[in-house]
Amino acid sequence: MSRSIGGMRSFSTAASSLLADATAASQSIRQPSSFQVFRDVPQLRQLRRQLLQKDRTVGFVPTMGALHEGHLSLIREAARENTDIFVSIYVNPTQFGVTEDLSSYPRTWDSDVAKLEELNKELAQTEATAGPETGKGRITAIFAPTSKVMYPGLPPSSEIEGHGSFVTITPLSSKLEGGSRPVFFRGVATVCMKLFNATTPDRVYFGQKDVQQTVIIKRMVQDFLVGTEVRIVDTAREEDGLAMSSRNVYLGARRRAVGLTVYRSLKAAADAYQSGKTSRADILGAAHGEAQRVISEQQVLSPSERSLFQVDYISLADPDTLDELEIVNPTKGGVLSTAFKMAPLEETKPNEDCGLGDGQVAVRLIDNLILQPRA
Ligand SMILES: Nc1ncnc2c1ncn2[C@@H]1O[C@H](COP(=O)(O)OP(=O)(O)OP(=O)(O)O)[C@@H](O)[C@H]1O
Ligand SMILES: CC(C)(CO)[C@@H](O)C(=O)[O-]
Ligand code: BAL
Repeated sequence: MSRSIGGMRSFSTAASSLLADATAASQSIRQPSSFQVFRDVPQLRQLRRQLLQKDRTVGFVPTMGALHEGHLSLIREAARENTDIFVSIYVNPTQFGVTEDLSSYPRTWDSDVAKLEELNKELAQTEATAGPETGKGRITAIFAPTSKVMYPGLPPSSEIEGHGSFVTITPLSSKLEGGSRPVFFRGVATVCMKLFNATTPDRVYFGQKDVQQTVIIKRMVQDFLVGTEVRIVDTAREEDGLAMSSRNVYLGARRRAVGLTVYRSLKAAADAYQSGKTSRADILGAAHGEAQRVISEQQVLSPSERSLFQVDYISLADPDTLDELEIVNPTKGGVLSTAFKMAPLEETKPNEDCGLGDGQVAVRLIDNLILQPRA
């Protein structure tokens, strides 16, 4: 397992992406036994053609690796509906801005492969004990391309004005996460279009955790007549409610505990809606109140005890357009979403669990809750 951490976040994106590929190439590629690993497109297409001829169906799960239960839940859902599952593992440089955490993004190839092999065993076991209707699918292929494969024309650019062939979905891409990460959804839409073209899946699976991504992918598939169905799978959470996320490994115990405020703030807002409130002021007021309470609590602690964070946004938006709502129409509902920036720890204590990167990597946490329509 090889991870590069911290300290290199101002690398140009092209350089970072070469670094990422070099890191991947230098990893001892553990040979899986129950699926094939593809680094390039032609061989993957050959497999896809064979599956098509046999009337098999492909469910595709795109990921950036560092797999956790959230990713596995997408694959389980894909296994219920398809005979074959393709999983991509590719840390896409064009969705990271030039000052973002591309170089420190966790890369855990060996443990990813081990988790996928275990999952294939679990899927076989489930089918054997509970019958084929519970899911007949297996992971057949991992697509782990290099950036040269994914961006054959030009080195990938993460500059806002950078050249390249991009898919842009406006105005959805500039809202919420797009406000703080201006190239993010251009990169996501572009890489997903490429991945969909390489895998031509019957169905694609995305996590609810990244709600804006789900809205943008659905719009892209609709607007570009992409022949696949988009499935959204519920957010997998830790027992206390924290949304699982690859970046959580950087939190450590102190920031992990305070980071739960992301979920608690959303929950306070959702509770306000459940209790009959429909105005933005009432619903978001509850979320901001909870976040501010914890900020104030932390500020009075000493630097070796506290964990500071900033609320980037808390949004109450229309589920389809992501336009901000002043009032929730109870027959339509809405989406509550937020992003917090967990600051690096100012001072650490001896033997403290500070997470990967020793508490020095800033961590962006996002989460959302759906306000369901009320009957
Ligand atoms: N907790 C989760 N529950 C359900 N799906 C998830 C969860 N976390 C991630 N996913 C989904 O897995 C897919 C791949 O996501 P990705 O590899 O970026 O992982 P991540 O945990 O979202 O990482 P990050 O730390 O970048 O947010 C996306 O569709 C994403 O929405
Ligand atoms: C969809 C995705 C794999 C594209 O790189 C990424 O944005 C993610 O993991 O959510
Ligand atoms: N799942 C989101 C990927 C990213 O933050 O780049």
